[in-house]
Amino acid sequence: MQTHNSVQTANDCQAGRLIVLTGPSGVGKGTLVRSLLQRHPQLYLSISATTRSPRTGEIDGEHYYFVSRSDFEKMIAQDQLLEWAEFAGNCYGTPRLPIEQQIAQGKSILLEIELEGARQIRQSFPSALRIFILPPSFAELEKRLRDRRQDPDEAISRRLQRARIEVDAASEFDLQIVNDDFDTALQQLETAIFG
Ligand SMILES: Nc1nc2c(ncn2[C@@H]2O[C@H](COP(=O)(O)OP(=O)(O)O)[C@@H](O)[C@H]2O)c(=O)[nH]1
Ligand SMILES: Nc1ncnc2c1ncn2[C@@H]1O[C@H](COP(=O)(O)OP(=O)(O)O)[C@@H](O)[C@H]1O
Repeated sequence: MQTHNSVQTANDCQAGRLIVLTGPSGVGKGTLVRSLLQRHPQLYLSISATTRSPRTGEIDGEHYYFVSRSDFEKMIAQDQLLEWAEFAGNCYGTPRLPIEQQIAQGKSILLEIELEGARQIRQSFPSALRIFILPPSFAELEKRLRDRRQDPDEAISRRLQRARIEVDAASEFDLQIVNDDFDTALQQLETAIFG
């Protein structure tokens, strides 16, 4: 039986949960996801493909699959991506096969993706739990992006512009969590996922 927040593939009767985390760049999604995975190793984090260049310390196949634009276009043409979107000048997408495999095994899967991708997931997996992470303020968001020291100024500006649009769409999501105090936000996330 399909219950709320569970998903089923056509050829398997076991249900796995798809959990989508969205929120502006720099809000703390990645940090929240890392803590969540440490505390709940049974969760499966989808590794996205991207045309963005690796940041210092990012490892291919661990943080992202770093691919060329032509390889990304091939993945789209071959229907290998469950969803994809362009964000701040680069393409990002969720490889379909691992998601279908994990769902078939009844695993809960985390997708950390931007707004357009989350909208696509609402169409393809209406029962997914979709959570929006909000910053306490835009000033704090900008501070986090700058203090992270991972992106050039131009990339930070694009992310901040996009942040306004994303935050405006927060009410489309099942749940909104403000990442002000980190531990409180993490606890709210755990309650949303595990009850
Ligand atoms: N639609 C979509 N968005 C993604 C995917 N992977 C990552 N993103 C989003 O792309 C945006 C930019 O990611 P990134 O360049 O790693 O910057 P960061 O999130 O600020 O660290 C973030 O909002 C991510 O959540 C994906 O597979 N699909
Ligand atoms: N609750 C919080 N309070 C203060 N700083 C935070 C908080 N959550 C995350 N950060 C910091 O903000 C920066 C951006 O977080 P990150 O997880 O990279 O964001 P995202 O994945 O959403 O782009 C990081 O330097 C992180 O340590």
